[in-house]
Amino acid sequence: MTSHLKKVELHCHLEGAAPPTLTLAQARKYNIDISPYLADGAYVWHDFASFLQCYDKVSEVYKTEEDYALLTETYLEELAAIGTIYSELIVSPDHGKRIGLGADAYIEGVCEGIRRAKAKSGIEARLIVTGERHFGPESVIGAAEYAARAKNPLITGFNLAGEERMGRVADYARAFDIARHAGLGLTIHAGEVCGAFSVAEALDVVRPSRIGHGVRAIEDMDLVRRIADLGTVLEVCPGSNIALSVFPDFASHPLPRLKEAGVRVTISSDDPPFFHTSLKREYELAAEAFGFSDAAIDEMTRTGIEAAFVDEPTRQALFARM
Ligand SMILES: Nc1ncnc2[nH]cnc12
Ligand SMILES: [Zn+2]
Repeated sequence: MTSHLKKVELHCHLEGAAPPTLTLAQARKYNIDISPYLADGAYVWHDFASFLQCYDKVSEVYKTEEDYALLTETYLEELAAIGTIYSELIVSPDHGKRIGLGADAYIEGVCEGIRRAKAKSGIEARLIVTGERHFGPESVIGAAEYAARAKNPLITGFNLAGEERMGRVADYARAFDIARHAGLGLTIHAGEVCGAFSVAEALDVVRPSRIGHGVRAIEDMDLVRRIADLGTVLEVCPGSNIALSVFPDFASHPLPRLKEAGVRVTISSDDPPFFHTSLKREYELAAEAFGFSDAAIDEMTRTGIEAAFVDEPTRQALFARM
């Protein structure tokens, strides 16, 4: 039971949090056949590549500013209802462009959803703009330029997601330089689909304060020690890792070993309904599958606040709510 614990989430892709019922209603509204990707109330995919394809197709049924406001408000209210005080949502302004809505209207819809949720429940939220590796380095640079130019106080971070097997981190270094120069917090998906080398590369080339997943660092204990020494925070998403077969089961998942080795770890849900999970379930797994005490779970939540891409007064206000 973790319902009494305050919660924080640093790693959730906005469209990846779309409830299947809402996606179905949206598809019907726009007369889109979503049946190859959504059947019997569940998203349909079978490996990482087909998951990314399903994700992109599901995203296409959210088309207007109001659609994005509703999606954002719906997810944040779900989080607030389980005691979540802070959420960072990974968003892709490029996607707004691709669907013809435009990046500004896409972000404005998401920001409206954040304002509505905050007014209802007090949940605090920020946005991490992401580039998608499978759309190539130029598109990722475009995303970084957008985030840097936006000067939107809710956009506080920059990420690199998508097909980890495409290109090397160095191909995307310029995008991270742009984001760093704009004062954005940096995080990067690594060590999820690819092995420890991808985490080492992210540290060598970008040196972000956080890594998305990073769990395959466990394949190289020297690297684990380096992560612990640097104080790099891992955004660990156990349910996602099991659903994508990064590890066969929770017993072999490295979260406890990473924590034991002194790595600063946090827990998140990634793309919850795609992976049959939720932040609520991730906290319950922490207690039940991994055997963490309430104190150990609180420690991970506090690490999340320490690593959050927020200004200091907001960080202190979040600590005060713990
Ligand atoms: N788990 C994940 N890894 C990489 N890119 C993603 N985009 C959405 N979910 C993702
Ligand atoms: Zn992710």
